[in-house]
Formats: sequence, C-alpha cells, structure tokens
Amino acid sequence: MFKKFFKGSKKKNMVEKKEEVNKKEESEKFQSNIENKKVENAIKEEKVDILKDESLKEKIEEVKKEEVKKEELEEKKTEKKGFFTSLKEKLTKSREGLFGKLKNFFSGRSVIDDEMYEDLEELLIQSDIGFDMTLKIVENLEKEVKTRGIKEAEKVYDVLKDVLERFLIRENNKIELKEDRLNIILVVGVNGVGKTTTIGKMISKFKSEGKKVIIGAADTFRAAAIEQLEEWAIRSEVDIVKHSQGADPGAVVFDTLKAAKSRNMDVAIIDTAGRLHNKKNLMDELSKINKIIKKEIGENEPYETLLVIDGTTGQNGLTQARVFNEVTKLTGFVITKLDGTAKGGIIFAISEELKKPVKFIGVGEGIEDLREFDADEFINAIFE
Ligand SMILES: Nc1nc2c(ncn2[C@@H]2O[C@H](COP(=O)(O)OP(=O)(O)OP(=O)(O)O)[C@@H](O)[C@H]2O)c(=O)[nH]1
Repeated sequence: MFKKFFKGSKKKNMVEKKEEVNKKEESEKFQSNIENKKVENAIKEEKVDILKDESLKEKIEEVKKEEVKKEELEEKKTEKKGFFTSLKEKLTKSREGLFGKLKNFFSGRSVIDDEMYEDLEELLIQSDIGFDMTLKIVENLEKEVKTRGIKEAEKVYDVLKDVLERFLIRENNKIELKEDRLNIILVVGVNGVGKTTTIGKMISKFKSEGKKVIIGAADTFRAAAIEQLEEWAIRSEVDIVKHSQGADPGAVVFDTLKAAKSRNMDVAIIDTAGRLHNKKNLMDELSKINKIIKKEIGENEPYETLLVIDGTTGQNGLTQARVFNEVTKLTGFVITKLDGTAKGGIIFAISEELKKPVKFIGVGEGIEDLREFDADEFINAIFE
C-alpha cells in the first residue's frame, strides 16, 4: 500500500514538474516570439534605438538571416514559375493545337474501343506525327491502358502523356562545356531552318556564362549567311573568322580552330552550309570539315555536331534528320520555331527514330528564346 502511495505521490510530483517545465518553455517561447516580432517590426520600420540594442544583437542577426532566406526562396519560386509559364506560353500553339485536340478527343469519348484507337491514329497522322510514329504511339498506349486497367476514355489522355514522355531521350541532352580545353560545336542544317539565329542565341548564352567564344563562318555558299553571322558576332562582341563567299569551308574551319587555340577560347561555334540537293556534296563537305577538326583536336576527342531542324516543317524535318544522320555523326538536335507550330509532335518522332537527344529548342526570335531542352518541362508545357 505504501509502495502504491509513494508511487502515486512520485507520479504526481513528476506530472507537476513536467507541467512546470512546459509552462516555463511556453513562457520563454512567448517571450521570444514577442522579441522576434519587436525585432522584425524594428527592422521593417528601421527603429534605430532597438536595432542598436546590444542585448538584441544576436536576435536581430537571426531575424535578418531568416528574411534573406525567405526572400531568396521567393525569388527562386518566381524564377522557376516565370520560366515555366513562359515556356508554356511560347508553346501555346502546340498546346492548343495538336495537344488540345487530343484532350478534346479523349474527353469527348464515352468508351475505350478499337474505334477510338483507329480515330486516334487518323488524328495523329493528320497532325504530322508520321505513320511509323503514330503506330508506335497507339500500340504503346493500348498496352499501357490495358496494364493500368483504365476504363474511362477521359483518363487515356494522361496515359498518352506518359507514353510520349518515354520516347524522349534524356541522356546527354545537355552541352557540358569542358573547362580545360576548347569546346567545338559544329552546326549543320539546311537553309532557313534558323541555324544562324540559333548560333546567335548560343553565343549570347555562353557569353553570359563567362565563356570566350569564337565563330567560324564556314557557310561560304551564300554571302548573306556570312554577313548575318557577322552581325551576331558584332552584337555579342565575339571574334569571327570568315573568308569571302565561295571560299573553301574547310579552310575557314582550320583558321577558326587555329585562332581559337592561339586566343585561348573556350568555345568555337562553326556554321556550315547545308545544301541537301546533292547528298554526295553534303557528305564530302562535312567529312572534310570533320577530318580537319579531328586533325586539330585528336581523332578520339569529342565535339558536338548539332543538326538544326525547323519544327514547323513536320515530316520534312524528319527526312532532313535521317539524311544528315547518314552523312555525319550527329550528337544532337536543335528544334527551332516551336512557338510557331500547332503540331509540336516532331520532337517525339525525331527522338524516337534517331535515338539522339534534343539539346535545345527555339521558341521565338529573341536572343533569350533558345532553351536547353528539358523533357519534363516540355511535356508539362504542352499537356494541360
Ligand atoms: N518564331 C521563330 N522564328 C525563328 C526561330 N529561330 C529562327 N527563327 C527565324 O527564322 C528565320 C530564318 O532563320 P535563320 O537563322 O536566318 O536561318 P538559317 O538556317 O541560318 O538560314 P540561312 O541563313 O538562310 O541558311 C529568321 O527570320 C529567324 O528570325 C524560332 O525559334 N522561332
């Protein structure tokens, strides 16, 4: 019984003690909150008397640090939101065009049946996705819908998003500039696809990252191409190596690399002429350029060869990708003018067929309109 009594009174003591500690902690917390508020208000209102109070010095520093952290977080959030919103805005035509049509297509259906898949095939082919790609998409979609046990047609749109996402290549989709050597970017593509503009945007990007950039005007076929490139060079204050119209492109490449080395440049971007009318000529020209580069930097040293494709040209763009991929070793693609097309499906077709990454996308004529390609961001921007 005593044991019980003592046990009881011990327990009571402990409870009382705990309550006391809690009260003390609460009161300290309350006091600290009041002090924090006082300091916060004093910082806001710049009250010199409190801010000079030595005893509050630590608290003032703490509150200030917290405020800086909060501001940085907010800035990061708005930056991310701004970038995302603007990519979404830039891709409005595709989102409302092909992908809007797809959304309406599924929400307007009551059942998932063969007819739905057949109609989907038709819609995709009409939208310039291409025959082979359409079959692959529909086949994968059908399988996935079955596996997930989806019963409502409306939900198929989300499955389509996942299916399309898988076609995008995520490996090596960034241009990683090496610090300790010259980085060479060879830009190929037919006339008018946005090659020069893309190079101009790239110069600006690399320069803003503090890189020393030189350009080689190896598209000697047209005088206008050299002039246009020169304009970009002047605008961004970078060096350009050019010869006269009709000169040997190989010689321009050779001089560009020599100049790049002697001037200790970080990046050399080389523009080339992409005349497709004669595959043999194209192949000869590019293989000569490749030989010169390899001789300068070493047979096995890597460099980028980016094919620029106009995103508004649909299946034509895919044909160009096939031809260039045969005649030279491409490391990736730049798809331009995606802001101007309602059929933004070309990215999936090119990635899937050629199994090479899209490294940049062009979403406008402005210098800031070249975006590093991010598969998730792209998918989220075109799907509602
Ligand atoms: N809307 C939009 N226009 C672009 C984009 N990229 C390039 N353009 C425009 O496309 C047109 C052709 O671009 P260029 O850079 O001259 O193309 P190119 O491939 O160098 O053509 P050539 O110099 O003829 O070989 C220009 O009017 C550019 O402003 C883009 O991402 N979006």
